[in-house]
Amino acid sequence: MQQLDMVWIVDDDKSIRWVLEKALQKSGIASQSFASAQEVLKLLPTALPQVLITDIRMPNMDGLELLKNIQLHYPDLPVIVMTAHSDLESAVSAFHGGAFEYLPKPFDVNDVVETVQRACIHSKQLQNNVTAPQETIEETPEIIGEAPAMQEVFRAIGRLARSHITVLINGESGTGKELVAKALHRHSPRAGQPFIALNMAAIPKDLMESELFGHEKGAFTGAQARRIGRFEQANNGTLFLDEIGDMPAELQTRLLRVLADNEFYPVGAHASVKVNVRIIAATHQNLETLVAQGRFREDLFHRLNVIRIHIPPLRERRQDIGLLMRHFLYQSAKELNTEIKSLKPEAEQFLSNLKWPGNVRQLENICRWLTVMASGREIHIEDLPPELTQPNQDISINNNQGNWEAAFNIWVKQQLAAGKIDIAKQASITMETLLIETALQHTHGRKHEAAILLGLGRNTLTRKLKDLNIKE
Ligand SMILES: Nc1ncnc2c1ncn2[C@@H]1O[C@H](COP(=O)(O)OP(=O)(O)OP(=O)(O)O)[C@@H](O)[C@H]1O
Repeated sequence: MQQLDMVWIVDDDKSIRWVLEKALQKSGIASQSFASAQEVLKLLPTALPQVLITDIRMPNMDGLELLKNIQLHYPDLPVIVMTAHSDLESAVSAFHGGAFEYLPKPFDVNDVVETVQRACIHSKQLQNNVTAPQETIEETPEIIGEAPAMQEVFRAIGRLARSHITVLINGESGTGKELVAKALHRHSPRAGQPFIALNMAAIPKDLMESELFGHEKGAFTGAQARRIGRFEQANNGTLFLDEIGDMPAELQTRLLRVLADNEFYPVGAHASVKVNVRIIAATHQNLETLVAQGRFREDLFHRLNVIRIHIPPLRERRQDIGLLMRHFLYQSAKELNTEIKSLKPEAEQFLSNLKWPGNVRQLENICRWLTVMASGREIHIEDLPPELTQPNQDISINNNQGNWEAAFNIWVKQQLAAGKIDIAKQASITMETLLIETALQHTHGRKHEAAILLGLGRNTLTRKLKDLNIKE
């Protein structure tokens, strides 16, 4: 067989093939394109490229099937999988299928070139190394996210899919830390075993130890029967320790010992219990800071911080808000057995600009509220709960990326609802005052310049300053 120093591109979309060919050519990498998986399989017995890049969604045979076939017959050939359907399942399926890398579309061509270069090096190093094919997982999407930061999270889950490694998840409350922990478990070799979650912030400190390690009958007042702890419940599975930063110092010491020995004594017990538990910890706090302040054990931190996954707050992945809302509106309608509501574009735009301090959980709750409360099938801005639309609320319009038309729209609606008259006059006074004051600030008080910038005559500006009572 001929071993070609070349990259093969498989995509039914001509323009993607063209973009990739050009990007590789520019970096001095030779490529050959194919419009279908079948064409590749036809040629493979006689020629073998250095690296193969394939799309997932293609008619007749999809990229994952091609990947499976290649893994079976040519396990040393690195395959880079691209997908427009950018969700967790395709990432995990790709990695399970043995993909070298997963690239969500739209991709940055520089990323593609860098990945291809890495794959070429890998391919050369791996010439005679055979790996077994893996099964693909077909499941419904579980974590929604097209934002690049979420794609990073999916990649991490995909890469960790075959391991038992300890993971530390960082992210604000409601960003989906537990969901990611569950996904890590479901895609791990422990998937058939228990997933046990325990939130350190939710249990009183003096009950934490027995909650984690269990207790013997009579170990303390109120311990009327023997009780197994979460560690034992999670045996052979995963223990998710949420808000690990809230764990008291003595318990941190105990946890560290259990992680080192895989063994512990339940409260009041004389015999130890052996366990095999994978730990996934999460926190919204900065553990490095807690370590620096002496509030978190440094050795425990290093034990937990083997792999870190950061989940960004919702305000840093605004492009996902519409997608998430549609998902939650659909879910709530199903739960409540009622019709699915849809968002009018201006309502979606308005919601996409909010700060969402409660992150995805808050968005989910709003969707439930709207499913019950919005009167029509379509959701307009005025259907939104008042806490979102009232100005000066913390959650209200984010000034950095604010949508002032939407805010103005709400203001007009509020004035009309309050039975106010002369609304246009009031609005134009406010608007002109704002325009002039801001322009004067910008020009450091120079009226002539401000008038030019605003497109007003100098005399007009002077008159407006007087009429609107603006201090110069
Ligand atoms: N990307 C997402 N796609 C779909 N649902 C999501 C996503 N992120 C979060 N959710 C949903 O939002 C809610 C909150 O998520 P989760 O409980 O995982 O957050 P958390 O970060 O663990 O919160 P906390 O720190 O407060 O415990 C859950 O109902 C979860 O299903």
